[in-house]
Amino acid sequence: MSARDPLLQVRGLTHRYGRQVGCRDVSFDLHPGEVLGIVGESGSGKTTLLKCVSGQMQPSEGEVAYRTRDIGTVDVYGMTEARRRMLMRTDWGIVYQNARDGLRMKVSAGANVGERLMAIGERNYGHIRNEAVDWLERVEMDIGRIDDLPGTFSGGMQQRLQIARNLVTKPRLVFMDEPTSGLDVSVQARLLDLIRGLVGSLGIACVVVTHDLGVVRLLSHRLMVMKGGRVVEQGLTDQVLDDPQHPYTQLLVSSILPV
Ligand SMILES: Nc1ncnc2c1ncn2[C@@H]1O[C@H](COP(=O)(O)OP(=O)(O)OP(=O)(O)O)[C@@H](O)[C@H]1O
Repeated sequence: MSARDPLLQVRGLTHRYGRQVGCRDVSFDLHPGEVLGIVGESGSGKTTLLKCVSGQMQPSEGEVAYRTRDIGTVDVYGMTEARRRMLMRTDWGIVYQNARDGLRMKVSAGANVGERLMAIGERNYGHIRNEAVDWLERVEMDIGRIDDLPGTFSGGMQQRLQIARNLVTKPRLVFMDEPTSGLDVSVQARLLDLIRGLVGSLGIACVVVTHDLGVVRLLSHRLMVMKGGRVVEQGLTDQVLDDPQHPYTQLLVSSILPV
């Protein structure tokens, strides 16, 4: 096992909802520190793929393998549910489009960050509080509001809080589902800058699903374009966006398609 081995290996992933295909025969590798963007119109299979890859939904076919810190590469759906949950808590993060899906709305901002540390065994209250303060500062939130409930924050601030909650445990892999959609354009731009800065400086690998080509242009090193559940094109982000080869990607890039 070397540092150059992929962190995540996805092979032949297919998921069906009854007779409806969500995604079909998707394979890719993700290396440490690499950001992979997944784009496509509504219904193209992005969310299905993200859920299957991130341990949230067992695919109908295919494999997801992850290189752990301690015991080498593991089959994500071959391990016990408890072990998978532990992996998701300790080494992975998931940033949802709707911050409410990723936050606990009935506990304070500080507790939202701190409880993730407690979930991985941290017991020192002073340390937990200090880490929460540090992370709220890193996502540029007002420390004076550490005891406020998430619901009292704006949508953009809730997303920042969700990011702090995810990153406090120093995950090596973070999945993001439309992290900036639904926010005002100026709020989106600041949030994207923040995500890019944190992901880059911490060297976190990411899979980012979005319908917004501006998001992948800014965040991702590599890009996969999906249509009808299949990957129709993939490559370096700039290459795919500047010189798209597949007719669907060409339409997407020229903004003819409503994505
Ligand atoms: N729970 C479900 N039951 C049945 N079919 C589903 C279900 N979820 C998704 N699908 C179907 O699977 C296909 C892929 O959907 P998916 O939500 O993964 O696409 P998407 O690209 O994420 O779309 P969006 O951007 O609108 O979320 C679509 O045809 C969709 O109708």
